[in-house]
Amino acid sequence: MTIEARGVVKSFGAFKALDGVDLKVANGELLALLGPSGSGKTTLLRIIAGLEWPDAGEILFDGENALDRGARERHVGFVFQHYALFRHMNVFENVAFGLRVQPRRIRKTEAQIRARVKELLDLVQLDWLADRYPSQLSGGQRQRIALARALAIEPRILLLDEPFGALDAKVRKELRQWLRTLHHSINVTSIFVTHDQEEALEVAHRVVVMDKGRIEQVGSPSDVYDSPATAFVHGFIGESIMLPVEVTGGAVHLNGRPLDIAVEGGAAGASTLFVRRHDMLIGPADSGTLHGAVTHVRSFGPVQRAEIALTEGSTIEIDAPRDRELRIGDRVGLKPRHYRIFAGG
Ligand SMILES: Nc1ncnc2c1ncn2[C@@H]1O[C@H](COP(=O)(O)OP(=O)(O)OP(=O)(O)O)[C@@H](O)[C@H]1O
Repeated sequence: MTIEARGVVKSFGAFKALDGVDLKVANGELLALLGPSGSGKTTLLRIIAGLEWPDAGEILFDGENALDRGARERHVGFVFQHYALFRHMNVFENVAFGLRVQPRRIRKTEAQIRARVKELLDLVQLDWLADRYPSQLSGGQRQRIALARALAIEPRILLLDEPFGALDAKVRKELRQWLRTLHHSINVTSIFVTHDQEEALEVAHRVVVMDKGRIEQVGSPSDVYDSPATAFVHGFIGESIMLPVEVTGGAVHLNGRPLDIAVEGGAAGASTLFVRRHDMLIGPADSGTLHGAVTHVRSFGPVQRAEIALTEGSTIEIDAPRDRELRIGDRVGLKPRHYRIFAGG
């Protein structure tokens, strides 16, 4: 099923939570809504689910108006961060619940329900937990059961709101991979909300980056990481160095000094130079176009992260390979390998 949002606006009192959102989700796609807290992700998800109504705009499922249908009629499956399973029911009954409360005319027989629950528990690879109660499960297992429960009614759309938000980093990582594989096998159009960029970039086919109730960019993980469309996206995704620059007379200036880099992106006047930490190349003091001294170094894994006080005034952090160990006090020259310049300070 395809999903389309057209000009969706939603205010809570004087506060605009969604400020004209247009979005198309393809059939079978796995889409991430990514953005800082309060950017409107959950509100958009709840409007698609039928738990909230917009002040203006349309929501279309397969090209048909969905707003005149309530949550139940939209055949949507949900998983929330704290989607409490029924504590007094075992895993099997939790998953069976949605099937048992279906209207009589479409309700399955007991044998069909049992077969379906077994199939779902197999799908989430937890069939061996069928007799346990929620309190006897780990957080990750609970979320997988919550997903099995959401899938029981064969939803046409799956909506996940920070499904792994409450879990520790290691379990989150495992579940990311698991969700991707699971989605591949069920192929239901799915949207998940996250504020964790790694989660969005690793799991989703496309990422929607939101800020202040607006969509800043929609694209593949490599689009939003390698070609951020706005200063916000560059600053939010990946780790970036941001330097306040002035673009005048066809040159980029930092604190009044021209830099040996080309003007990019049509910026003029007060602008910001964005460079990924690993794209700032480091060399001897007489090389490069920015200069400074190392003030702090931390080494881990394949990189060393160095803090450098620039003679041009700012302090930046860069990630350098460990082939040449940096030491506090080293004087260095720097040059960005890739960079973007966006208008505005
Ligand atoms: N029922 C409500 N009444 C008043 N304000 C609300 C309501 N629901 C959401 N908001 C406000 O709308 C804004 C967007 O909220 P939303 O939950 O959509 O953001 P979010 O991007 O999902 O954030 P988070 O990552 O923190 O969940 C927030 O500032 C929030 O306080």
